[in-house]
Amino acid sequence: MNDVLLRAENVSKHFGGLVANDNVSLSVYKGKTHAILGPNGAGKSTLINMLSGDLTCSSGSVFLGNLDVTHLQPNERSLLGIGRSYQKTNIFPTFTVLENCRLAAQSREPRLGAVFSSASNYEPYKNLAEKAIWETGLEGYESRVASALSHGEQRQLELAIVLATQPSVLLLDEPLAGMGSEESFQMIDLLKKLVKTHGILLVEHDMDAVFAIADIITVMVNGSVLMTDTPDRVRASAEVQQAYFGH
Ligand SMILES: Nc1ncnc2c1ncn2[C@@H]1O[C@H](COP(=O)(O)OP(=O)(O)OP(=O)(O)O)[C@@H](O)[C@H]1O
Repeated sequence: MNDVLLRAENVSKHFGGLVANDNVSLSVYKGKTHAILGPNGAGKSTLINMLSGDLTCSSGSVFLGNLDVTHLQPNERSLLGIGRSYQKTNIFPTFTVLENCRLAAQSREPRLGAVFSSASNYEPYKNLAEKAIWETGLEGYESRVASALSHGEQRQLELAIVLATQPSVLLLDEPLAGMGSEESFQMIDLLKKLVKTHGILLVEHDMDAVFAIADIITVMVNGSVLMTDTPDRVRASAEVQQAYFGH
């Protein structure tokens, strides 16, 4: 299908004798939200890490469009359009919202030292940063120091930082973790908006949220894909009920 942005083809990951992913295949489509569900230890984060390049694959391949990116580093994949959120670890707490996003935008500049280039060269990056801030609903917060933001706002900033790198695909590991219901609603709205212009792959434990936003769900158990289908079919599957929900 032409709309496939990112594809894992029979990827496996072994940690010593432990098989964390076993021949997993999955596609992320433009304009679709693909959620990965599965019990703790099922291999969801390992899969995301292989797609972002944070983990190497023991076997199998990762394609961005038609390009084989299996052996590329995370920063190289980021330059090509794979945006990965890292649950706050990519936020500089003492920098402002705008500075955090501007630095992320500049990270796309392959030229060494670009981050320290003269202020007159900042303009294009500032524009990208402001666009990402606007897209995530953080306008008005540009000059706030990141550490002073609420938990939900920091999660929005995390997403803004990813968007400032101009990704085509968003890999999101538990974007709703630690959020209250109001903040969750806002994040769900934001993801619904962002999917119109991106492909989204997310790991999320909040079932209500997953069924509210996912177009496609992959259920993983013990490192393998149990099922990939529409939310309705996944919900109705006796096999999924048994393997995941335990009844
Ligand atoms: N760096 C590592 N070294 C060794 N084993 C690991 C490593 N990372 C993950 N594992 C193991 O691989 C398996 C899959 O872990 P993974 O974190 O991918 O699962 P998960 O589905 O994301 O779980 P959770 O929902 O709890 O985050 C687990 O048994 C885990 O202990």
